[in-house]
Amino acid sequence: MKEFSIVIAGGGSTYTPGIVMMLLDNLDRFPIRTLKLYDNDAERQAVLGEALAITLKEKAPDMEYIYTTDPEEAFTDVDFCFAHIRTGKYKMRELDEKIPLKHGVVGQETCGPGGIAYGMRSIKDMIELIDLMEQYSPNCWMLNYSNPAAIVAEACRVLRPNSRVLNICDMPVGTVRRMSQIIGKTPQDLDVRYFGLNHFGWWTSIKDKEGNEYLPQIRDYVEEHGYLTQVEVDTQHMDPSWQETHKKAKDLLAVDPRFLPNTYLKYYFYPDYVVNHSNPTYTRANEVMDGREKEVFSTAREIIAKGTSSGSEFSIGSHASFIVDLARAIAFNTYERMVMIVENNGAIANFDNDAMVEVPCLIGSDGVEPLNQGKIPDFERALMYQQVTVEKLVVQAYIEGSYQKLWQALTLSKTVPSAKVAKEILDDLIEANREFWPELK
Ligand SMILES: NC(=O)c1ccc[n+]([C@@H]2O[C@H](COP(=O)([O-])OP(=O)(O)OC[C@H]3O[C@@H](n4cnc5c(N)ncnc54)[C@H](O)[C@@H]3O)[C@@H](O)[C@H]2O)c1
Ligand SMILES: O=P(O)(O)OC[C@H]1O[C@H](O[C@H]2[C@H](O)[C@@H](O)[C@@H](O)O[C@@H]2CO)[C@H](O)[C@@H](O)[C@@H]1O
Ligand SMILES: [Mn+2]
Repeated sequence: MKEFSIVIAGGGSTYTPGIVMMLLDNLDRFPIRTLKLYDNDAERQAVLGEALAITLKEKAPDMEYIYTTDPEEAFTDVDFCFAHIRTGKYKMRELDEKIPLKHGVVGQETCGPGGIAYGMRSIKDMIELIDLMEQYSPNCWMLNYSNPAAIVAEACRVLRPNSRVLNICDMPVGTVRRMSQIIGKTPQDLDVRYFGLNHFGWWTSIKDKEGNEYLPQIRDYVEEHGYLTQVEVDTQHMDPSWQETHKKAKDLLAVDPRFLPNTYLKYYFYPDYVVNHSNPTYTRANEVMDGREKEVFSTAREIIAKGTSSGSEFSIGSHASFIVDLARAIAFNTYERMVMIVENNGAIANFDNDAMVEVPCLIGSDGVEPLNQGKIPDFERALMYQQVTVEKLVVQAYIEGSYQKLWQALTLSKTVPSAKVAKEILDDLIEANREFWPELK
């Protein structure tokens, strides 16, 4: 079998060790000859980079491995770039969440004003990564799951329409895993129909390979428990805020019981509830910094101190095996069916062709083929149109350096109550993001 060369952009990410362990666990399906980590923060990456060097020497001594901050070294001779960068890191995520809350508005990483601020920061870095990839390895594919994926995907559509970039989110993967637990199956047993935008969608069918429909059975469960299941496979989802989010899905379902909702709709359907249940001085960013980030970096330091990974191994990010499924689909033309973020072009029949939507697709060596999801009802269509327009306005505001358009984007967000509040939040966000955003006029 062919062996592949991979660069992970955002090498210092809390997800990097889990993904590397997952790759090691999947070498029989997806052989790797070279693995590189790339980050623009040398100090942060070096901690994970060194610990992974020790781990890989023990577990895959033949695999070539480096970690680097040099773009040429990172992007030369690579087949795949797995991208999970966070422009501004957790310090800025914390502000994305806390600034809107100060104004009584949802403070969230990818939804509402927080997602808009993060989007404005991410576009430049993502485009730079794509350009580096194309400069040094023109045939390389980027599998991007850097957030805010909806805005990043729209920016790629507008600014780099012909680049080999596939945008994917793990939320549909994670939720289908929960659904499979509810009905006593595995995700591999199921094919779904789904429509929406990233972090803004609905499942319309969950079938097994014999064509049996499970949506009614899952709905009965979600009506009572949301997506809370007895089996927890990833530790961060034991955190109180994620438990609460999965439980809240029952109230999302109540709004339109025909379809099974993406949990992120909570921020749009129940913003008042979200604000009332948020602590403006301790948000999800704090929970992650005190939890996942500490845990991953302290494991890395332990491995370095001991000089061996034995006894303090990183855990396998088994949920991230969708990345291998996606890379294999491209590499071996498997026509894997996965929910992806793609340009609509008729996949949702009564929605704009040029909207970046989230739908099931077949993936082969030529890229992604979206599957037709038919027409969608007015309620969901109207919500999606409002939200996709927010995303488009953010990208336009970035390109044109337009204060007006960013104010419109914030005003249009369903999470923001008025143009006045939108302006107040915008002015605070501009102040906080001076280092990252283009100047707005
Ligand atoms: N789409 C999904 O489903 C999904 C799931 C999980 C995480 N994510 C995303 O993955 C990313 C990483 O998350 P995290 O919590 O581990 O964050 P993190 O802050 O731990 O890691 C991000 C890393 O990116 C680096 N970075 C920032 N700008 C860079 C650039 N221009 N070039 C190279 N490296 C750069 C940072 O230095 C940092 O080490 C985030 O964007 C997060 O939202 C997406
Ligand atoms: O608050 P965080 O940093 O813990 O998570 C934010 C991310 O949440 C989603 O990803 C989940 C995913 O839904 C779940 O199945 C599992 O794989 O863990 C992921 C990380 O917690 C979301 O899709 C991402 O875009 C967010 O970055
Ligand atoms: Mn996501």
